[in-house]
Amino acid sequence: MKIYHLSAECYPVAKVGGLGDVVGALPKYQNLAGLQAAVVLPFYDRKFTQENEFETVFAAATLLGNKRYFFEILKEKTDKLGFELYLVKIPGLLDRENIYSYPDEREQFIAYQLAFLDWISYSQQTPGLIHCHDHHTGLVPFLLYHSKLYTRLANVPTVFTIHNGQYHGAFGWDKLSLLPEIDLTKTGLLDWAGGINPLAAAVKCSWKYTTVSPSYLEELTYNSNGLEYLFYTERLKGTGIMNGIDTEVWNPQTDAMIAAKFTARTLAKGKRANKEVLCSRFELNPEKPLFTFIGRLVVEKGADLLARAIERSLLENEGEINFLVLGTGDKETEQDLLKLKNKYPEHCAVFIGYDEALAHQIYAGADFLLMPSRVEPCGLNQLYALRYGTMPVVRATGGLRDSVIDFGDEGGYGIRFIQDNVQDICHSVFRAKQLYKDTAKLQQLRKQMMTLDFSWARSTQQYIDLYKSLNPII
Ligand SMILES: Nc1ncnc2c1ncn2[C@@H]1O[C@H](COP(=O)(O)OP(=O)(O)O[C@H]2O[C@H](CO)[C@@H](O)[C@H](O)[C@H]2O)[C@@H](O)[C@H]1O
Repeated sequence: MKIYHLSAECYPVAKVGGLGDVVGALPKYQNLAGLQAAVVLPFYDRKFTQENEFETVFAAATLLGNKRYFFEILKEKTDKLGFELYLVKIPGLLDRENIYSYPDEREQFIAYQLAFLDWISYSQQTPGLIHCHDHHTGLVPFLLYHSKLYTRLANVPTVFTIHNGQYHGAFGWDKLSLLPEIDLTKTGLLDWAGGINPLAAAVKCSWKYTTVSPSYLEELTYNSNGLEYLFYTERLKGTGIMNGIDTEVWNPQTDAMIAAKFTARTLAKGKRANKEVLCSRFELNPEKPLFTFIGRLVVEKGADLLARAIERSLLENEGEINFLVLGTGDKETEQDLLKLKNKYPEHCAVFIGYDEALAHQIYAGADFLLMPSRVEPCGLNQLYALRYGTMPVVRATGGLRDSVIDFGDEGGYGIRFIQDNVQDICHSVFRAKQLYKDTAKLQQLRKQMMTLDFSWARSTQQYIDLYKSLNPII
């Protein structure tokens, strides 16, 4: 029976962050394990959609408030991603380039969810399960069970995965008219703090919800941007399943995006060659330990601490270390980092923007990857870093706590710190610099990191077990 994954992102079609990585990989590994998983995304006018062939498998019109929208469901013809990929195209609403941040984003995501439900309903399909990811898809469980339009589908199980509990996609009750006819005695299921809250609605209405690491399940009960009480009361419905990584995309032995391919056996030579290419591009001295940060420059990731932590570390270590930052996000943080780059050009390089190939080259060429996250539901960067023999230096929170053991502890291979402050980051940078001097020890730890298994195999089975507990004939 078919399982539909609904998400705003899916690599390589459309990715802004880790959500895209997960939805681009999990269905592929589920299919290898014998399921029939497909992905349904909004249509974006991007490289992947321009360069690949699609066929229209369904077309109809849907109502959004009092506006009628024509929509099409397009299917990628070859299934080359390892799963069936469907795109919801709505001229004038879902036919643009960017994934987020349009002023009518609410309308876009509501229309996407309604078009999906209309398609499934009118084409008389009965999926084995619908798996929704993050708030952009959070109204589906409510609509499935409490709108008269979809009563035929009311027994289809839904699973909702929270990749980021800080964003809820909430909007005012004045937009209720955008939804189709619903059971008005059930509006409390949509409500949180006086508004329509898709994340809260999904937690309440889905049959099960999951978080992307076990620690994050617990953390949501005391840090979820206002939904703490909800997560506390619904906690028995939740399961924490650690993300995996797509070892076909993230493999230093075959990665076409890095300058020199390598394995755990050829690690020293490979890392050196990649570091030289990286340092030469950013005019940094490859003899010095290279610390990097890759990610969205937002408070959640501790990016606002970076500029101060880098400057203080440079001063404390008298220029014995180098930093390279790749990211985009809060404008003030971007400016602070660019100022730093101008002040310390020999020790600090900053690339503001999104560059997938550069990210791969950094994982391959850097010595240490900094993740001072305040909130980290799972974190994929540290898992990629480990696979490329780059030591993660992380704040022990969420998935970082579940995946990185400090090298000072038994079996450890990374660096952990507790507080989200400049002092703790600097102390960890100092520990890393000291470790860098012990070449033999670092080499041994790097080999250990590269042999760790964070592939999807284990997590895929946990999802399958969860699905089967809801629908045994999947
Ligand atoms: N400027 C840039 N250029 C190139 N590549 C860039 C980039 N900025 C980020 N990336 C890439 O985007 C991905 C980021 O993934 P994360 O899991 O760390 O974060 P994100 O917060 O987006 O995801 C949320 O969902 C995921 C998936 O569940 C959780 O792991 C995570 O904790 C949660 O916050 C990585 O592949 C990284 O290399």
